[in-house]
Amino acid sequence: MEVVIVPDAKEGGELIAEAMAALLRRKPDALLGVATGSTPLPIYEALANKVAAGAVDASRARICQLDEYVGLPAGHPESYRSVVLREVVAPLGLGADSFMGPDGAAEDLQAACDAYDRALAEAGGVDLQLLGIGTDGHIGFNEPCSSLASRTRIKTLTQRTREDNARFFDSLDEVPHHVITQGIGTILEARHLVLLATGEGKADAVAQTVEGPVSALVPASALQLHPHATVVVDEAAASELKLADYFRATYAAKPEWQGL
Ligand SMILES: N[C@@H]1[C@@H](O)[C@H](O)[C@@H](COP(=O)(O)O)O[C@@H]1O
Repeated sequence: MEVVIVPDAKEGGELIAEAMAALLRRKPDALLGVATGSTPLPIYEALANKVAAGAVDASRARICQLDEYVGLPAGHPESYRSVVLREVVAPLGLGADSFMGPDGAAEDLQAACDAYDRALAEAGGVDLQLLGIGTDGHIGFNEPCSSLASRTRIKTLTQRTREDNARFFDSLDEVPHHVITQGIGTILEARHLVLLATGEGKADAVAQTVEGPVSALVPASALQLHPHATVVVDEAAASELKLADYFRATYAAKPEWQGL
């Protein structure tokens, strides 16, 4: 696992957007797994700026979703499908046909989960999966005690996650209890995992993810099992890392050609 400490969220976004651009230059039709929440927004902005400036051609990129609420009416502005179309797909100049995600409104939800896992595999697998982290250490919507081998499935949100996400809705009551999420086993199949965490509120979850034991209690700690995982944190989110100085020195000495 590589840990990169950046001064702030904007620099983290720029660094990750450049890694995505480099991937698209090597593989123009790369399948990019994207995350929702506030944290990755600087990444999407930086990548869209690169596309607008002609620094990278994203016209053949494919975008896939990490997770989804269950039961929101089709087209609800806070469904993750709507969010990804609005924040990622449209700014990159892509159409909805470049996008895939699980169907949170399906009648048979488990069948929709299985179909999504199959679709990801048939698409050749995810090349780079962006991740945020919940204050309780969740990735996607894999809440604490999710199986580290889990596949895409239905989960029930913790009260803490519902409260964290209530800011996107008119009230806490409107935050769904149920979600579909790529499983931890599904996420671990992506070729490169890139987690961005910013702000003091994530410091404890980041420390447990990077320096704690691999544990279902902290789902993000499963990144320790992945051969190519990058954790990008700002100073505030890095504030509880015991090895922060080592991570800084390692990154400062990193050969430029290596990329993330
Ligand atoms: N399902 C999403 C996660 O993918 C995201 O990482 C998390 C943190 O969001 P934020 O970046 O807004 O803190 O929120 C939700 O729970």
